[in-house]
Amino acid sequence: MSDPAFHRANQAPAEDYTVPQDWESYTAEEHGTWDTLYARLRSVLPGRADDAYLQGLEALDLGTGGIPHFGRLSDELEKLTGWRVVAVPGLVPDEVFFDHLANRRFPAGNFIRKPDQLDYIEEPDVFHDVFGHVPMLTDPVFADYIQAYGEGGLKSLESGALKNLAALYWYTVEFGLIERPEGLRIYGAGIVSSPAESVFALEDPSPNRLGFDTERLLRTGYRIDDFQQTYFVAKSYEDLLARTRDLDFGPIYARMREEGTMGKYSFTPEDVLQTDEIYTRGTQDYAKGGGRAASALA
Ligand SMILES: C[C@H](O)[C@H](O)[C@H]1CNc2nc(N)[nH]c(=O)c2N1
Ligand SMILES: N[C@@H](Cc1ccccc1)C(=O)O
Ligand SMILES: [Fe+2]
Repeated sequence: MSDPAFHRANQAPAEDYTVPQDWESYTAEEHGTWDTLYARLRSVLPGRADDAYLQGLEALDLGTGGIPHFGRLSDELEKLTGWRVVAVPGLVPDEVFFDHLANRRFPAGNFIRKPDQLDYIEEPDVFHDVFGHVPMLTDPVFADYIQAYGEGGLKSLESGALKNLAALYWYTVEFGLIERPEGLRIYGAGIVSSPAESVFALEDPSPNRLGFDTERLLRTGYRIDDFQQTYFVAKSYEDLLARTRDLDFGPIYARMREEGTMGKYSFTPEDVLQTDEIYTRGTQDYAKGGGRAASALA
C-alpha cells in the first residue's frame, strides 16, 4: 500500500485492521534496532520501573534478541492473563482499537523505527507497543483494567466523550506513575519506552506529580510531542480499577455536557494543582524552556 500509515502492510488489513506480522521478513538491521533500544532501557529501568512491569518483562523474555514473534509471545501471555498480541500496520480507528482491547487483543505495530529515529517516533511502533505496553498485560489486575478501558472506550463513543477518556488512557496506560514504599515508580508505556523520560518523570523538579483524581484526569490536557507537564500517581492497580472500571462515568459525562466541557480539556498544568494531593508542585522549567525542541537546539 502506498499510504504511509501502512508501513508494512504486506496485504490489505482485515476489517479489524490486523495483518500478518510477517516475522520472517524482518531484516538484521530491524532486529538490531530492537536490541539497541532494549539494551538502552535495560540500563535505565531497574529502580525506576514498577516491579509489575519488570516482572512482566522478565516473564515474557523480550530480551532474547531481536523483534519478538507475536505468535510465540501471545502463547506465553495468554497463559498468564488471556491476552494476545495482534499485528496492525499503524494507528487504527478508535472503535477498532477499543474493540480489540475489550476482547483482550493488544494491537501492536508490526514495523520498527529507523536507526535515525531511536529517540522519538510519532506513531507507536513494535518497540513502543511490545516493550512498552505488553509487560504490564502480565499483571492480572492491570490486564483487567485495559480490557475494561476498551469496553469503556466503546461506551464513551456513544457520549461523545472519547477525547476525555483518551486523557485517562494517556495519564495511566501511557504515562502513569505508582506510589511504592521505596518511592514513586513508572508503569506507563510511553515513559518506559523512553530512556530520557524515565529519568525526567521521576527525578526532574519540572513536572507536577499529583494524586489520582479521575474527574480532573478526564479534563486535563496532555502533550503528544514532548515530556508531560503533569504525572498522576496511582496508589495501587486495584485502586486504579476501583476509580475507573468500578465507577460509572455516565453521570460525569452528563455533567461535562451540561457544563459545556465535554470533549474539552479545562485543566492546564497550573489548574490541576488545585487538587488536594500534591507529591510535587512542578517548576515547569523544562516546558518554559521550550522543552525537547529547545534541548535539541542546545
Ligand atoms: C483514543 C484513541 O483510541 C487512541 O489514540 C488509539 C487510536 N488508535 C490506535 N491504534 C493503534 N494501533 N495503537 C494505539 O495506541 C491507538 N490509540
Ligand atoms: N467505568 C467507565 C469505563 C472505564 C473502564 C475502565 C477504565 C476507564 C474507564 C465508564 O463507565 O465509562
Ligand atoms: Fe502506547
